[in-house]
Amino acid sequence: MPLTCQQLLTKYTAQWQTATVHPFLVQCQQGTIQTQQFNTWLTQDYHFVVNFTRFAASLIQSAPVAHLDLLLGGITALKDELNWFQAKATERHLSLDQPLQPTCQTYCGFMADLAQEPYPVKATGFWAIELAYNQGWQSHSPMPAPYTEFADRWGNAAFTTYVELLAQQANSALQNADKATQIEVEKAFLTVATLEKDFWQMAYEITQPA
Ligand SMILES: Cc1ncc(C[n+]2csc(CCO)c2C)c(N)n1
Repeated sequence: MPLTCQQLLTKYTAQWQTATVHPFLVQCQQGTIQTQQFNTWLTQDYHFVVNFTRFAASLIQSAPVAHLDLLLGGITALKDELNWFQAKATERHLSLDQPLQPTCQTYCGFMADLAQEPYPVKATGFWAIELAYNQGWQSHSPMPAPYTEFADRWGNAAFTTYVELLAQQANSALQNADKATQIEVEKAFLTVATLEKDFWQMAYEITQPA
């Protein structure tokens, strides 16, 4: 029986919940998040997206031709995303030239390791990372200013559709995955769930320099 993305979500509902429901998102929705905490998340997430872009390049290197159209669209979105993070940092007078915090570093290291895995593991990990933001921001929407655009950016219907198409591609890659690869896929999914939870939590542990 091939493994599917839906099966992962069903089997590990509790773990996935910790990735997508967190006080950070609740406080953004309530407008009570401290600016310093939000800024910490913002600057670290910029670095995360830079490393995610390199992971996306590795996914493209392994992908079958039929999967390139969607993934190349994703690369275009990443170009826009990186520029947008830079614009948000400028608006908030934040320097992006900051060291990676340990949690961010761990997550980026995990993506670098994932790049060495077989395509089904990479494709499922890539989907899970995007889904975490899609569900996390969507389920805490709408958000008040100045967080509205953040919730809309990752909670919008077009992004949901993109993530669903990523799941379809991961599922097609999983169809021929052997048992050993399936085990790696499950491990990667659970690691994404843990690291997403840790990433939200990081905002509370670090003080953003003024
Ligand atoms: C910790 C963390 N996890 C997931 C994402 C999701 N994500 C990664 S790149 C990107 C742009 C669109 O492809 C999005 C939404 C994130 N930003 N930060």
